[in-house]
Amino acid sequence: MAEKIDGRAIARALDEKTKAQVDEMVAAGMKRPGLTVILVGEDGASEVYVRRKIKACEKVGINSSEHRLPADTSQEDLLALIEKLNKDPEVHGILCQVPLPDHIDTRLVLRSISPDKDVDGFHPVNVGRLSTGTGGIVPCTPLGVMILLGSVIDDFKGLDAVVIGKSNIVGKPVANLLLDAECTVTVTHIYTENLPEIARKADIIVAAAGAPELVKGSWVKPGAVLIDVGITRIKGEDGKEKLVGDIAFDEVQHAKAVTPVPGGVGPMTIACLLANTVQAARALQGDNSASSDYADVPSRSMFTEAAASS
Ligand SMILES: Nc1nc2c(c(=O)[nH]1)N[C@@H](CN(C=O)c1ccc(C(=O)N[C@@H](CCC(=O)O)C(=O)O)cc1)CN2
Repeated sequence: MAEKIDGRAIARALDEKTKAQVDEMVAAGMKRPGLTVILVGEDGASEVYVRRKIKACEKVGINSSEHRLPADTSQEDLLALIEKLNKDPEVHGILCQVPLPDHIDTRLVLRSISPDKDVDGFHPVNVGRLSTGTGGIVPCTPLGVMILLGSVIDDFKGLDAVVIGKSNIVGKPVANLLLDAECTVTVTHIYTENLPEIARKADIIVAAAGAPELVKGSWVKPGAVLIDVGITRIKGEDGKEKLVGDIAFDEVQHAKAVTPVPGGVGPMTIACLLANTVQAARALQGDNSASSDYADVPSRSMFTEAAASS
Protein backbone atom coordinates (compact mmCIF):
# COMPACT_ATOMS: atom_id res chain seq x y z
CA MET A 1 0.00 0.00 0.00
CA ALA A 2 1.20 3.48 -0.83
CA GLU A 3 1.71 5.86 2.08
CA LYS A 4 -1.10 8.41 2.17
CA ILE A 5 0.54 11.80 2.68
CA ASP A 6 -1.58 13.58 5.26
CA GLY A 7 -1.78 17.19 4.07
CA ARG A 8 -4.04 18.18 6.95
CA ALA A 9 -1.53 17.01 9.59
CA ILE A 10 1.42 18.62 7.83
CA ALA A 11 -0.56 21.86 7.42
CA ARG A 12 -1.33 21.82 11.18
CA ALA A 13 2.37 21.38 11.95
CA LEU A 14 3.24 24.29 9.66
CA ASP A 15 0.53 26.44 11.30
CA GLU A 16 2.09 25.78 14.71
CA LYS A 17 5.43 26.98 13.39
CA THR A 18 3.77 30.04 11.88
CA LYS A 19 1.93 30.82 15.13
CA ALA A 20 5.21 30.59 17.06
CA GLN A 21 6.77 33.05 14.60
CA VAL A 22 3.87 35.49 15.01
CA ASP A 23 4.22 35.27 18.81
CA GLU A 24 7.97 35.89 18.51
CA MET A 25 7.43 38.95 16.31
CA VAL A 26 4.92 40.48 18.71
CA ALA A 27 7.17 39.72 21.71
CA ALA A 28 10.04 41.48 19.90
CA GLY A 29 7.91 44.63 19.48
CA MET A 30 7.18 44.14 15.79
CA LYS A 31 3.75 44.71 14.28
CA ARG A 32 1.41 41.73 14.19
CA PRO A 33 1.23 40.45 10.58
CA GLY A 34 -1.88 41.60 8.71
CA LEU A 35 -3.50 39.97 5.66
CA THR A 36 -6.20 41.49 3.46
CA VAL A 37 -8.25 39.26 1.18
CA ILE A 38 -10.21 40.63 -1.77
CA LEU A 39 -13.08 38.65 -3.25
CA VAL A 40 -14.92 39.95 -6.30
CA GLY A 41 -18.23 38.31 -7.17
CA GLU A 42 -20.08 35.33 -5.74
CA ASP A 43 -18.22 32.23 -6.88
CA GLY A 44 -19.25 29.54 -4.36
CA ALA A 45 -15.88 27.77 -4.11
CA SER A 46 -13.99 31.08 -3.79
CA GLU A 47 -16.27 32.12 -0.94
CA VAL A 48 -15.45 28.87 0.90
CA TYR A 49 -11.69 29.33 0.38
CA VAL A 50 -11.77 32.97 1.51
CA ARG A 51 -13.71 32.04 4.65
CA ARG A 52 -11.14 29.35 5.41
CA LYS A 53 -8.27 31.79 4.90
CA ILE A 54 -9.77 34.31 7.32
CA LYS A 55 -10.44 31.62 9.93
CA ALA A 56 -6.92 30.24 9.53
CA CYS A 57 -5.46 33.72 10.17
CA GLU A 58 -7.32 33.86 13.48
CA LYS A 59 -5.86 30.50 14.52
CA VAL A 60 -2.26 31.64 14.17
CA GLY A 61 -2.74 35.24 15.38
CA ILE A 62 -2.53 37.04 12.03
CA ASN A 63 -4.79 40.11 11.72
CA SER A 64 -7.12 39.78 8.75
CA SER A 65 -9.60 41.86 6.83
CA GLU A 66 -11.86 41.10 3.93
CA HIS A 67 -13.12 43.17 1.00
CA ARG A 68 -16.12 41.53 -0.64
CA LEU A 69 -16.94 43.38 -3.81
CA PRO A 70 -19.94 42.87 -6.11
CA ALA A 71 -19.41 41.00 -9.40
CA ASP A 72 -19.91 44.21 -11.42
CA THR A 73 -17.11 46.08 -9.61
CA SER A 74 -15.12 48.05 -12.18
CA GLN A 75 -11.46 47.27 -12.78
CA GLU A 76 -10.69 50.89 -11.92
CA ASP A 77 -12.32 50.59 -8.49
CA LEU A 78 -10.49 47.33 -7.79
CA LEU A 79 -7.15 48.87 -8.75
CA ALA A 80 -7.87 51.90 -6.55
CA LEU A 81 -8.56 49.61 -3.56
CA ILE A 82 -5.30 47.72 -4.14
CA GLU A 83 -3.40 51.01 -4.39
CA LYS A 84 -4.82 52.04 -1.01
CA LEU A 85 -3.88 48.70 0.54
CA ASN A 86 -0.37 48.89 -0.94
CA LYS A 87 0.15 52.08 1.10
CA ASP A 88 -1.47 50.84 4.34
CA PRO A 89 1.29 50.09 6.90
CA GLU A 90 -0.98 47.69 8.83
CA VAL A 91 -1.41 45.49 5.75
CA HIS A 92 1.55 43.18 5.06
CA GLY A 93 -0.17 40.76 2.71
CA ILE A 94 -2.73 41.35 -0.03
CA LEU A 95 -4.41 38.66 -2.04
CA CYS A 96 -7.05 38.84 -4.67
CA GLN A 97 -8.93 35.56 -4.93
CA VAL A 98 -8.98 34.16 -8.47
CA PRO A 99 -10.82 33.59 -10.74
CA LEU A 100 -11.92 37.20 -11.20
CA PRO A 101 -15.00 38.14 -13.27
CA ASP A 102 -14.38 38.20 -17.05
CA HIS A 103 -14.47 41.99 -17.44
CA ILE A 104 -11.40 42.32 -15.19
CA ASP A 105 -7.87 41.88 -16.53
CA THR A 106 -6.49 39.41 -13.97
CA ARG A 107 -2.84 39.91 -14.97
CA LEU A 108 -3.12 43.67 -14.59
CA VAL A 109 -4.71 43.29 -11.15
CA LEU A 110 -2.07 40.82 -9.94
CA ARG A 111 0.67 43.14 -11.22
CA SER A 112 -0.81 46.05 -9.28
CA ILE A 113 -0.25 44.37 -5.89
CA SER A 114 3.06 45.50 -4.39
CA PRO A 115 5.57 42.62 -4.84
CA ASP A 116 6.47 43.04 -1.16
CA LYS A 117 2.85 42.36 -0.13
CA ASP A 118 2.12 39.78 -2.82
CA VAL A 119 1.63 36.79 -0.50
CA ASP A 120 0.33 34.71 -3.43
CA GLY A 121 3.69 35.09 -5.20
CA PHE A 122 1.88 35.85 -8.49
CA HIS A 123 3.52 39.23 -9.25
CA PRO A 124 6.06 39.10 -12.14
CA VAL A 125 8.79 40.30 -9.76
CA ASN A 126 8.22 37.30 -7.48
CA VAL A 127 7.89 34.99 -10.50
CA GLY A 128 11.26 36.31 -11.72
CA ARG A 129 12.84 35.84 -8.30
CA LEU A 130 11.58 32.27 -8.17
CA SER A 131 12.81 31.41 -11.64
CA THR A 132 16.25 32.85 -10.89
CA GLY A 133 16.42 31.29 -7.43
CA THR A 134 16.80 34.71 -5.79
CA GLY A 135 14.25 34.52 -2.97
CA GLY A 136 10.93 36.32 -2.99
CA ILE A 137 7.54 34.94 -2.13
CA VAL A 138 6.78 31.45 -3.46
CA PRO A 139 3.18 30.76 -4.61
CA CYS A 140 1.22 28.90 -1.93
CA THR A 141 0.18 25.72 -3.75
CA PRO A 142 3.63 25.03 -5.28
CA LEU A 143 5.25 25.66 -1.90
CA GLY A 144 2.77 23.24 -0.34
CA VAL A 145 3.62 20.65 -3.00
CA MET A 146 7.33 20.90 -2.17
CA ILE A 147 6.66 20.60 1.55
CA LEU A 148 4.54 17.49 0.99
CA LEU A 149 7.27 15.99 -1.20
CA GLY A 150 9.82 16.91 1.48
CA SER A 151 7.83 14.88 3.99
CA VAL A 152 8.61 11.63 2.16
CA ILE A 153 11.77 12.35 0.14
CA ASP A 154 15.15 12.93 1.80
CA ASP A 155 17.20 13.72 -1.28
CA PHE A 156 15.75 15.20 -4.46
CA LYS A 157 19.03 15.30 -6.38
CA GLY A 158 18.82 13.60 -9.76
CA LEU A 159 15.24 12.39 -9.37
CA ASP A 160 13.07 12.41 -12.50
CA ALA A 161 10.07 14.66 -11.92
CA VAL A 162 7.13 15.00 -14.28
CA VAL A 163 4.78 17.95 -13.88
CA ILE A 164 1.43 17.58 -15.62
CA GLY A 165 0.05 21.04 -16.41
CA LYS A 166 1.88 24.27 -17.21
CA SER A 167 -0.23 26.91 -15.45
CA ASN A 168 1.40 30.05 -14.09
CA ILE A 169 -0.08 29.35 -10.66
CA VAL A 170 0.99 25.72 -10.24
CA GLY A 171 2.79 23.91 -13.10
CA LYS A 172 5.49 26.45 -13.92
CA PRO A 173 6.41 27.42 -10.33
CA VAL A 174 6.44 23.76 -9.22
CA ALA A 175 8.79 22.98 -12.11
CA ASN A 176 11.11 25.79 -10.99
CA LEU A 177 11.12 24.57 -7.40
CA LEU A 178 11.86 21.00 -8.49
CA LEU A 179 14.69 22.28 -10.67
CA ASP A 180 16.10 24.21 -7.71
CA ALA A 181 15.98 20.94 -5.79
CA GLU A 182 18.20 19.43 -8.53
CA CYS A 183 15.54 17.18 -10.08
CA THR A 184 15.44 16.49 -13.81
CA VAL A 185 12.12 18.05 -14.70
CA THR A 186 9.73 17.41 -17.57
CA VAL A 187 6.76 19.74 -17.88
CA THR A 188 3.90 18.26 -19.87
CA HIS A 189 0.64 19.74 -21.14
CA ILE A 190 -2.34 19.09 -23.33
CA TYR A 191 -0.26 18.73 -26.53
CA THR A 192 2.32 16.40 -25.00
CA GLU A 193 2.48 13.09 -26.84
CA ASN A 194 3.02 9.81 -25.01
CA LEU A 195 2.21 11.24 -21.60
CA PRO A 196 1.70 7.77 -20.03
CA GLU A 197 5.15 6.72 -21.24
CA ILE A 198 6.78 9.90 -19.90
CA ALA A 199 4.97 9.54 -16.56
CA ARG A 200 6.06 5.90 -16.19
CA LYS A 201 9.72 6.98 -15.97
CA ALA A 202 9.07 9.47 -13.18
CA ASP A 203 10.20 9.24 -9.56
CA ILE A 204 7.89 12.17 -8.80
CA ILE A 205 4.62 13.06 -10.53
CA VAL A 206 2.87 16.35 -9.78
CA ALA A 207 -0.55 16.24 -11.43
CA ALA A 208 -2.06 19.69 -11.93
CA ALA A 209 -4.16 19.31 -15.06
CA GLY A 210 -7.65 19.65 -13.60
CA ALA A 211 -8.60 16.39 -15.38
CA PRO A 212 -10.33 13.92 -13.04
CA GLU A 213 -8.40 10.64 -12.59
CA LEU A 214 -6.18 11.33 -15.61
CA VAL A 215 -3.20 9.51 -14.10
CA LYS A 216 -3.92 5.78 -14.20
CA GLY A 217 -2.20 3.02 -12.27
CA SER A 218 -0.40 1.87 -15.42
CA TRP A 219 1.24 5.33 -15.74
CA VAL A 220 2.99 5.01 -12.39
CA LYS A 221 6.37 3.41 -11.70
CA PRO A 222 6.49 1.31 -8.49
CA GLY A 223 7.95 3.47 -5.72
CA ALA A 224 7.11 6.84 -7.30
CA VAL A 225 5.85 9.75 -5.17
CA LEU A 226 2.61 11.29 -6.42
CA ILE A 227 1.19 14.72 -5.63
CA ASP A 228 -2.36 15.44 -6.73
CA VAL A 229 -3.17 19.13 -7.19
CA GLY A 230 -6.42 18.60 -9.12
CA ILE A 231 -9.74 19.17 -7.39
CA THR A 232 -12.87 18.54 -9.48
CA ARG A 233 -16.40 18.33 -8.13
CA ILE A 234 -18.35 15.48 -9.71
CA LYS A 235 -21.61 13.70 -8.99
CA GLY A 236 -20.99 10.28 -7.43
CA GLU A 237 -23.03 7.14 -8.15
CA ASP A 238 -25.18 7.94 -5.11
CA GLY A 239 -26.06 11.30 -6.70
CA LYS A 240 -24.03 13.19 -4.07
CA GLU A 241 -21.31 15.66 -5.04
CA LYS A 242 -17.76 14.45 -4.40
CA LEU A 243 -14.26 15.75 -4.97
CA VAL A 244 -11.84 13.89 -7.22
CA GLY A 245 -8.24 14.55 -8.04
CA ASP A 246 -6.18 14.12 -11.21
CA ILE A 247 -4.85 10.77 -9.99
CA ALA A 248 -6.85 7.53 -9.93
CA PHE A 249 -6.06 7.07 -6.23
CA ASP A 250 -7.19 3.42 -5.90
CA GLU A 251 -5.05 2.33 -8.88
CA VAL A 252 -1.75 3.74 -7.63
CA GLN A 253 -1.19 1.71 -4.49
CA HIS A 254 2.15 0.47 -5.87
CA ALA A 255 3.49 4.03 -5.53
CA LYS A 256 5.69 4.92 -2.54
CA ALA A 257 3.36 7.71 -1.45
CA VAL A 258 0.39 9.68 -2.75
CA THR A 259 -1.65 12.67 -1.60
CA PRO A 260 -5.41 12.26 -1.21
CA VAL A 261 -8.08 14.64 -2.50
CA PRO A 262 -9.41 16.14 -0.32
CA GLY A 263 -6.88 16.39 2.50
CA GLY A 264 -3.64 16.66 0.52
CA VAL A 265 -2.47 19.80 -1.26
CA GLY A 266 -5.58 21.93 -0.48
CA PRO A 267 -4.94 22.45 3.25
CA MET A 268 -1.26 23.18 2.48
CA THR A 269 -2.26 26.06 0.20
CA ILE A 270 -3.79 27.88 3.13
CA ALA A 271 -1.02 27.00 5.61
CA CYS A 272 1.57 28.32 3.12
CA LEU A 273 -0.41 31.53 2.68
CA LEU A 274 -0.10 32.15 6.43
CA ALA A 275 3.63 31.37 6.33
CA ASN A 276 4.05 33.75 3.37
CA THR A 277 2.18 36.50 5.24
CA VAL A 278 4.57 36.20 8.18
CA GLN A 279 7.53 36.26 5.76
CA ALA A 280 6.17 39.42 4.11
CA ALA A 281 5.43 41.09 7.47
CA ARG A 282 8.96 40.39 8.69
CA ALA A 283 10.57 41.62 5.49
CA LEU A 284 8.44 44.80 5.45
CA GLN A 285 9.65 45.49 9.00
CA GLY A 286 13.28 45.11 8.01
CA ASP A 287 13.84 41.44 8.88
CA ASN A 288 14.83 39.69 5.68
CA SER A 289 16.06 36.55 7.36
CA ALA A 290 12.54 35.19 6.90
CA SER A 291 12.83 34.77 3.16
CA SER A 292 15.01 31.69 3.19
CA ASP A 293 12.90 29.82 5.80
CA TYR A 294 10.31 28.73 3.31
CA ALA A 295 12.01 29.43 0.00
CA ASP A 296 14.37 26.52 0.61
CA VAL A 297 13.02 23.11 -0.14
CA PRO A 298 12.24 21.75 3.30
CA SER A 299 13.76 18.50 4.39
CA ARG A 300 11.88 15.49 5.67
CA SER A 301 13.33 16.05 9.16
CA MET A 302 11.84 19.54 9.39
CA PHE A 303 8.38 18.01 9.16
CA THR A 304 8.92 14.97 11.29
CA GLU A 305 10.24 17.34 13.98
CA ALA A 306 7.31 19.74 13.54
CA ALA A 307 4.79 16.89 13.61
CA ALA A 308 6.41 15.37 16.71
CA SER A 309 6.22 18.66 18.62
CA SER A 310 2.59 19.36 17.67
N1 LIG B 1 -5.51 34.26 -4.97
C1 LIG B 1 -5.60 32.92 -5.05
N2 LIG B 1 -6.65 32.35 -5.67
C2 LIG B 1 -6.69 30.99 -5.75
C3 LIG B 1 -5.68 30.18 -5.19
C4 LIG B 1 -4.58 30.81 -4.57
O1 LIG B 1 -3.62 30.16 -4.07
N3 LIG B 1 -4.59 32.18 -4.51
N4 LIG B 1 -5.80 28.80 -5.20
C5 LIG B 1 -7.06 28.18 -5.55
C6 LIG B 1 -8.05 28.03 -4.46
N5 LIG B 1 -7.55 27.88 -3.10
C7 LIG B 1 -7.08 28.96 -2.45
O2 LIG B 1 -7.36 30.07 -2.72
C8 LIG B 1 -7.76 26.66 -2.38
C9 LIG B 1 -8.18 25.50 -2.98
C10 LIG B 1 -8.45 24.35 -2.23
C11 LIG B 1 -8.31 24.37 -0.85
C12 LIG B 1 -8.67 23.20 0.00
O3 LIG B 1 -8.48 23.23 1.19
N6 LIG B 1 -9.24 22.15 -0.56
C13 LIG B 1 -9.74 21.03 0.21
C14 LIG B 1 -11.06 20.56 -0.33
C15 LIG B 1 -11.93 21.64 -0.89
C16 LIG B 1 -13.37 21.58 -0.46
O4 LIG B 1 -13.70 20.97 0.56
O5 LIG B 1 -14.15 22.26 -1.13
C17 LIG B 1 -8.79 19.86 0.12
O6 LIG B 1 -8.15 19.69 -0.94
O7 LIG B 1 -8.71 19.14 1.10
C18 LIG B 1 -7.86 25.50 -0.25
C19 LIG B 1 -7.59 26.64 -1.00
C20 LIG B 1 -7.74 29.00 -6.65
N7 LIG B 1 -7.74 30.39 -6.36
